[in-house]
Amino acid sequence: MNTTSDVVARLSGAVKRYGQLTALDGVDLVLHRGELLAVLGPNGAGKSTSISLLLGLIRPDGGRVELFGRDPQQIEARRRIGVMLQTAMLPLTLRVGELLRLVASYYPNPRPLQESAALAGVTDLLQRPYGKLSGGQQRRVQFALALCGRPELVFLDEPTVGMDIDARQKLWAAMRSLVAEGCSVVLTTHYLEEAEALAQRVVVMGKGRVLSEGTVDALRAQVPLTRIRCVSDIDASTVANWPQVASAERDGARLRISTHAAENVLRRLLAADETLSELEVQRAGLADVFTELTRDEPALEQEAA
Ligand SMILES: Nc1ncnc2c1ncn2[C@@H]1O[C@H](COP(=O)(O)OP(=O)(O)OP(=O)(O)O)[C@@H](O)[C@H]1O
Repeated sequence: MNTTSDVVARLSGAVKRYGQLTALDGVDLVLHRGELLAVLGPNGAGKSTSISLLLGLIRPDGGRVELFGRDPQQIEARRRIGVMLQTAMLPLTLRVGELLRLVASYYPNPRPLQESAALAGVTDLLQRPYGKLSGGQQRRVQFALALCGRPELVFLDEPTVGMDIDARQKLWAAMRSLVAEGCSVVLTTHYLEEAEALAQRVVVMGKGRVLSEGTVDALRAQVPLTRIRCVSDIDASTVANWPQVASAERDGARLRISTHAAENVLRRLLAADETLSELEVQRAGLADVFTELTRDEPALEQEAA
């Protein structure tokens, strides 16, 4: 059970305006020790603005921002965090090892260089100038810089953009080991399966507000639909009229059914068609919840890992 003393970062009723535009419209967000919180939402939802407030890079127009119970601009709070933002302005001529040593020197109890490099998968790159690396390699170095100070809290703003599948899987593993060490992680991502795979808790934002918040399972439970697919000759419009069927449609030889009562519908399907084959049953994923929650918002990018 989380307690108040577990809280490492908090936004309370945070408001941020840019001229006429309200980027954040009263956002409450709490991060507990040792949890990975995924912040999801369409472009412009307010994810980066929330992170910038927590980092003290910008100030709120209303509400409160706390980092380890302090103002985020205080050095005592900043020393306990690591950051990987969407853009990094790093000196291109420095070698990766030099960069790591430099950033680690800002922290009171940094990780040994080799440990940071191994965690981020950049051991082979230590002698290379940062500016000569590929985009995906640079992202891995930025991740190494975020964790090299042994921070208690790491902010990762869309960290896996531009990474190939292998690099992404390694970064997921590294995030899991950070959390296993007791580190808290705030992750923004457009990859829903990333949040599904890693997050203890998810916050869904839209138009500067928190639309929903909870565990992945709790969010899924908000859309308690099961998807059934099978090869069958049964008429889709007939199935659509069965009780507890939300929708039924034909896709070539396949029937695709959404239902709130999978067991009842399955029994009826199997009884109605003895030749039914290739049966697949799957509960709704985070993507379905998303579609429901952000219906008025621009579509989210989805990608298979
Ligand atoms: N410095 C700024 N000046 C003016 N408007 C800004 C500024 N920073 C952000 N905004 C606006 O505030 C809103 C929220 O932006 P924010 O970057 O927080 O969204 P996001 O959820 O991180 O989006 P994305 O997924 O595209 O990164 C957007 O409408 C954006 O255009």
